[in-house]
Amino acid sequence: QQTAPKPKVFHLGMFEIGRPLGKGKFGRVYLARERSSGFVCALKVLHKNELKHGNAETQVRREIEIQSNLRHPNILRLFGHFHDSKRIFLILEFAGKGELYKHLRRENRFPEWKAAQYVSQMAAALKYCHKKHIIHRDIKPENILLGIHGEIKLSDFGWSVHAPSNRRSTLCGTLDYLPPEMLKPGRDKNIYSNKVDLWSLGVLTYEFLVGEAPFEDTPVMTQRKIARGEMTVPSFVSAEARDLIKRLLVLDPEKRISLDQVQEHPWIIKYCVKGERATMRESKSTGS
Ligand SMILES: Cc1cc(Cn2cc(-c3c(Cl)cnc4nc(-c5cn(C)nc5C)[nH]c34)cn2)no1
Repeated sequence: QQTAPKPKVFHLGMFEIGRPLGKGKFGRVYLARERSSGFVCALKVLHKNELKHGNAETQVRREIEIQSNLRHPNILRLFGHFHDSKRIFLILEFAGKGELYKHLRRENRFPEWKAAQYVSQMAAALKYCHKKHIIHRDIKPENILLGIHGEIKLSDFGWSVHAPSNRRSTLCGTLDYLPPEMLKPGRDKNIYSNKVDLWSLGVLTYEFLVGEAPFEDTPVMTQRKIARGEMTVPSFVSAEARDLIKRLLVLDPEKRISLDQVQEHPWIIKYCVKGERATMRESKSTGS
């Protein structure tokens, strides 16, 4: 007696819609429950005419194509999608602790142990993406959610592309996270690699620890500071954290440290790898 295969075709009537969870440029996200299974998810509702006006249809198509094929504990799942005459619906994993940037604004800045754990999980998520030749290209606190156990859930693959890429993109929103190679005009300078995510990880690490982005200024000044790699790290940031930031915010993409080196960096090891004693205790108790 075979169990019925899960339907790949979804429609709105299959869901009970709950409270709004947030809003974005082209729509809103609602808490939702799939009626037959009781499965709780987040339903992102995007309006077709707004996407058309915003030239964002390609972004949504890419978000669906890329995110639905990713399976990683630190990447928000996209389970499926459907549409009606006016709207596109994305069935997303519900992240129990919500948007990371709201936590960052509320706490102003994160303690080093918390920032290091987030950076380590981001490195794991990016390693997984890069192994599949996917560049996220829009790493920033607004695109990161937190799962029920406080774990990182990288989301919003609307700007992601398959590496290498020479896509010209009409970037909107903050310039703070843009690497120098994406700022340069001119044809050949637009060939960039997955190293762009390493630069953004450096900006993210800085913002976790300081509470503001390293090149934050007027748009013109921000671009100038990025192009020159001009930034100062406040004295309250530890020497190890400062060292990691400096090794990620390197103008030459090829000279930025790798994601493997991020995960082996002393600042990450200090806060993320269980101490020797803890590991010894664990092995004694489990006899492993
Ligand atoms: C359109 C649009 C809006 C947004 C930003 N956004 C993402 C969410 C969201 C998603 Cl996609 C998944 N799980 C979520 N869980 C929350 C949440 C949990 N708590 C306790 N509080 C909140 C809020 N939000 C989630 C909401 N808005 N991107 O595109």
